[in-house]
Amino acid sequence: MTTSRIALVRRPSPRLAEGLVTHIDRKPVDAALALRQWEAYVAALKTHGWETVEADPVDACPDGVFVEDTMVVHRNVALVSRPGAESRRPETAAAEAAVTALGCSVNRVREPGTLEGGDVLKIGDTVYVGRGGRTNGEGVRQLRAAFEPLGARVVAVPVSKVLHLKSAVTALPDGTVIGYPPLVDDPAAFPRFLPVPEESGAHVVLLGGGRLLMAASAPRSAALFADLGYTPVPVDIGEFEKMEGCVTCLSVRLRELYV
Ligand SMILES: NC(=O)NCCC[C@H](N)C(=O)O
Repeated sequence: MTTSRIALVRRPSPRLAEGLVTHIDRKPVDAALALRQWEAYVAALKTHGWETVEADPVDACPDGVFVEDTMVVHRNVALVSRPGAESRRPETAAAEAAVTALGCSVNRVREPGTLEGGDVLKIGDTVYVGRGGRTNGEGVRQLRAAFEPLGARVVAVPVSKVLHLKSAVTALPDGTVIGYPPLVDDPAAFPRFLPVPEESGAHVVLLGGGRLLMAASAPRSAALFADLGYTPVPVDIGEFEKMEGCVTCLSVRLRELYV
């Protein structure tokens, strides 16, 4: 297996403030501050050894910066999503072009399936998929059809309290699933579950070497992870949090590309 550290990102639309909000109240968003926060997020990835590749901007789509939702990547195969939110469907084409240029094999979710990448949490070869507001049963079936032949085990779990599965839970490098209990439908769905004290403390991007990219808004969760021997790398993504985004959804990590 080849390892790669490439992160697909997409710069925010000037129309970010018009993006979707579902489970939280709409707040004013400062587009200029959002751009600076995005640049700092990209810089943090680079500082920690990741090559970043930009998908072409889709400025007409306010939510385009949340590029994780456009696909799920397992090994070197990208399953391009069909977002449950119709306004987000035009986001996928440029993201697909970017990963095709990187050498990914591409598969696509087809109608009537819907699936968004934020609903998919991979832990080793186990692929958890949230069945919720944006991903339907047919999307789950197509995810299974795409990845089970590659050795993945797809486990569907309910998501009703937040936008996406990864708004509720992500995982530490040892596979422990972390979540803020009031927002997790069923902690027992996961073999090891660690409660964290803040909503945004449930979102980590594994940078490698025990370093965890996470939101600056979760200092108590960061302290908990540091106490467990990890190294939190905080970034301020406040403008994206107002749009129901989190640290995971601002990039697609390509870890097993044949480069
Ligand atoms: N994976 C993610 O957490 N994506 C965040 C998407 C937020 C965007 N405002 C949306 O509602 O689609």
